[in-house]
Amino acid sequence: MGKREHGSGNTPKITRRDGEPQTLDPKEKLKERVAQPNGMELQIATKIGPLACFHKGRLPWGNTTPPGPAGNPLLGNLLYVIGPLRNNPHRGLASLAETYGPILSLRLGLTRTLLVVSSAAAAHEALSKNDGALAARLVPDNLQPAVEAAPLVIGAGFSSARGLDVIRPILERRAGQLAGYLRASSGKPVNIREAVNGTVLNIISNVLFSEDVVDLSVQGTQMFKGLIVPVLEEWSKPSVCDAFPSFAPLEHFLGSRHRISTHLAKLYKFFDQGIIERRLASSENHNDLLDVLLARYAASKLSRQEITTTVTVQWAMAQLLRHPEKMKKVTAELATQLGSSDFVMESDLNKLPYLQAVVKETLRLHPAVPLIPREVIADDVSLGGFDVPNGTGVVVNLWAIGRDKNVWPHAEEFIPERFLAGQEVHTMLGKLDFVYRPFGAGRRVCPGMEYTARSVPLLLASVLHKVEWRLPDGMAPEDMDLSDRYGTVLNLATPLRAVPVSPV
Ligand code: HEM
Repeated sequence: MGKREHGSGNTPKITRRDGEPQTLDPKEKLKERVAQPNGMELQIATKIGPLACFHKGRLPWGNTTPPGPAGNPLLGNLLYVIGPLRNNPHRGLASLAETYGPILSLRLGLTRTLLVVSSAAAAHEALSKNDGALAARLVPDNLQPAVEAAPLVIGAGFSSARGLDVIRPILERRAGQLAGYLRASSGKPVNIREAVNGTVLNIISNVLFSEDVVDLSVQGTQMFKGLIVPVLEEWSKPSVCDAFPSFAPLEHFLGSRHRISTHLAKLYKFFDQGIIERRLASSENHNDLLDVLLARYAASKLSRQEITTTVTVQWAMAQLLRHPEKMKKVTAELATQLGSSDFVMESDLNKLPYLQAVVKETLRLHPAVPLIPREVIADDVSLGGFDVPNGTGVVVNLWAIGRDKNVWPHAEEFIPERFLAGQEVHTMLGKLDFVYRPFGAGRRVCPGMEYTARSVPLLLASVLHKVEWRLPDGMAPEDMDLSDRYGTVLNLATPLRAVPVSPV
């Protein structure tokens, strides 16, 4: 079977195994696909073409449908999406892209079509050239209650320069608290995710309502965590309404929408009774966001900040423990630059280029948000030479782009050095430009980017400075399990445990 590469215009190039490139017009392209091993299925899909292409009452694709696996006449690729693709969709979509090319299509039921974008060039076209046309977030049915309940009020607090200045002392104090906790735990195995997560939650809760919600010394027993985890788990599951919107009323009463609303109600009660009522009863001015915002809106945005920061610190630690020579480099840099000072300050970060490179390389290999879901909201949009109708879902696979072998030398390896200034070649293209976009791009780019650029290096430095880390039970670095699991964010499948040892 040939590997497809999309060129410009409506004439995708197909490179065969024998290396002969060939340019086909769309009709020829279709015949070529029918001749492939899965041609039988494709012929069926082609025969029911008008039905398969039915999208919001239109027949949009004509003969230029981007390639993709043929599916069931009624369900399209739905069974595939809620079956094999349900677990780790970033990997499943990346391997589909190896067969069908950097722009492929999946049909969900009768009414939805999803384009999957898996190369830097195609992502540039989608998120930069077509920024306005793809500015809508494709919201899975499960997330509707949260989106309805939570306007993007928190983004402003965490992305404006003034907001970040207010956050700095809180960030530094909590990072120092984390360092103190780790040093006090010397010799005992620590669940790194829980420790970092507790710290991040306390940073956010202090910004919002000047209170800690997590006691770092009591791992795994926090009430707040118990409330938020079920919401996140339910959010990450696909809903049948994504493909069949007419099932929505049933879902409201019996399905995941109902379960999410129940969990959110408990979370809001925690805020209403635990935080807001106490606040209302006191006449004190706390000078925090709760003084100006309704915590009800804030609650559902907490999750994203907490988990993206935590998983990134956790992945960085995992990679450093897996590569002791890189760990030595980063701790040596900390020792040289910070000397005897006990705690890391935000102003120290620009003296730590290797640590910053570790964070960048971590986000390349393990982007916390590996898939960007957008929706086309304009007519006359084209991607890779395919006309893309209004209403089409577009998923950009950042994970696949970060590991593109045509762009990154030794793409699967952890090499922070590629991000150091003065290195000749960052990528095979010689420049980073669109090949490195762990925060997305365009008008929907992540508003937490600036906050992350400060908080993740600061927390990582606080975890590493003056602490030597060992793997538990004499485990060898090469025996570590670095496989991932995509729920709400891209997480380690096996929680990372390591032993901090404070130097005497
Ligand atoms: C490691 C850290 C993080 C990563 C890798 C990350 C990544 C992303 C990505 C890829 C998107 C989609 C962008 C697009 O569609 O082009 C996004 C959106 C978003 N992020 Fe982040 N993020 C991180 C941290 C944060 C933090 C700390 C916050 C809050 C302070 C945050 C708040 C948001 C919000 C509200 C959106 C939706 C923006 C919109 O739809 O307009 N993120 N993030």
